[in-house]
Order: sequence, then structure tokens, then C-alpha cells
Amino acid sequence: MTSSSAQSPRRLAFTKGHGTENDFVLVPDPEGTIDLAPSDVAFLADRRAGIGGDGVIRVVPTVLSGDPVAVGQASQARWFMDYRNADGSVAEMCGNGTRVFAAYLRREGLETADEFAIATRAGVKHVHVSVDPAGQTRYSVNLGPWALQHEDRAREQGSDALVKVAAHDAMPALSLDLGNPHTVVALPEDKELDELDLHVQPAVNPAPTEGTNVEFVRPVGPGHLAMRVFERGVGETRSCGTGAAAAALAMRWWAGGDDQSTTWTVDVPGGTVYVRPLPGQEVELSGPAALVADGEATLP
Ligand SMILES: N[C@@H](CCC[C@H](N)C(=O)O)C(=O)O
Repeated sequence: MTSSSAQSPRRLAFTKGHGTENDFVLVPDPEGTIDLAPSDVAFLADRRAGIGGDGVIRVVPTVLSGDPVAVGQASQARWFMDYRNADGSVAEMCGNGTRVFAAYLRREGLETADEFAIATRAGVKHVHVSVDPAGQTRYSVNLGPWALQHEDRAREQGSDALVKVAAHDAMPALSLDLGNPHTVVALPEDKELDELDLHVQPAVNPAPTEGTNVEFVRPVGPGHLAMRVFERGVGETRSCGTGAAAAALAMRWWAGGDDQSTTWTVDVPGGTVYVRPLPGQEVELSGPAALVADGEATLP
């Protein structure tokens, strides 16, 4: 791979897309020659000085990705979703990102079937493309296995962490692994989602070593939630796919169930996604994806 500093200034083709307004700058890298430094990612994600996005996704053939984990998935998936958060940090997974990545692969003719796989740092994810009742293309992604982070502690106490937001009292929370880390808070009845000031990072205690995404959830009805999220490496975003899955699974766990017949509806500020628990402790995320612009960026 070429060092980013050796080629400065560089021009990069990009596509801008979003999944329920969780937005991404996609950087096609068909030859596996683009080395995105954290500063390049931060520039592309910058909403004023750059293009703007919650994350940056390099679209690279699995075998040319330069990532041994991805190369190991090459027999199952042709393309690797090389995901970075807006601050330049690397993330294992992005649920909304997989849908936008899938939409890009289909638009470019890089995947033509309705079912295909994507390589990620959190393993191979299987995508199914269909049309929803309103005639919109729907992307369903098996996010794979999920787990409670501290099952024993959670079973003893009903929660395994405390989350504090600004002036509010610390709230009990549940930590889940969806390939990336999540901490879910069910809002107490006397608080509304709109009351939370998420300009400042919520404090999680104990603080996870690798950081965490924090979801705040309020039931809307049976199998129906509303959620806000503070994403690791970004800040508050308008949606988070793995976060929506974590929120639905946490609410199901708190309700004492392992019901697999309910598809959860999760309303986020940017739209609605659907979460379906699958057998074998796996979970599926469904929703829309949009590709809204194509261009060329000049990196400083
Ligand atoms: N928005 C994504 C999650 C992106 C990564 C996350 N910020 C992390 O650091 O784990 C989603 O839709 O899942």
C-alpha cells in the first residue's frame, strides 16, 4: 500500500450514502492501493472542511484488503467493508454501513444476486435484498452472533453498568457485544429521550477498555422502541444499526424473554429499522439504504 503522506495532495473518488441518516463516505479501492490514515478519514468525515459523514468505508476486494482477518474471509465474501469512525478510529462493524455497502455493490454491478456476503472485522455478514410493502428496496443483514458482555453480573443485578448523562442520575445499563460494543439504557419512566443532552459523551461505569456505543431506549408499544444513540468515535448520530439490534435484544432480555417470533421496530431520529432475533443467538437488521452523491475529494 502507498503511504498517504507520500501522495499528498491526493484525489479520491467517493460516494456519499446513508442508512436512516447514519451517513457514510464510501471510498472505492478496487486495486487495494488506498491507505487511509486517521487524518484522511477525519477530513472526509468533517461536515464543514470535508465531505461529511458519521463514518468512512473503504470498499475493497477482500483478497486485496491488506487485512489478514478479511483475507481469511475471502472464500465467503468478495468485498471487505473497511469501516472507520468519523474520528479516524477503526470499528469492527457497522449495521447501517453494511446496508449502504450492499447498495453500493449492487449499483456498481459488483454483486448482482439478491443474496451475498460481506467481509467485516466482525466476521462475514450475509445480506438479503428484497422489496418492502411500500415498494422500497430493503436490505436485511444477518449481523451474526451477539452476546451479553457480563452475563453473570447482569443476571445477578439486572444490569452490569451505570451510565450518567449530564445532570441526570446514573442509570443502570446492559452491555452487549454485537461484533462491536454497546451499552443500552432503558430510560426511567420520568425521563424523555428528548431531555438527554448528548452533546457530551455519556460516562459509562465501569468504563469499557475499548470504549462503547451507548443507546438510550424507551418502549413505544409491544415490540416497538424509540432510541437515541451516542456512537463511539463519532458522537450522537441519527441512527445506529448494531445499536438498534442491541437495544431490541436488551429490552427482550429485560422482559425475561427469548421470543423469536417478534420483529422489533426501532424508531431512531433518522427513520425506522427492524430487528429480528434469529435462532442460534444471531440477529437480523433490516432497513433502507440510499446513495445520494458521487464525487472526487482532494485530501489536504
Ligand atoms: N453506526 C454503526 C456503528 C458504527 C461503529 C461504531 N461507532 C463503533 O465504534 O462501534 C451501525 O449502524 O452499527
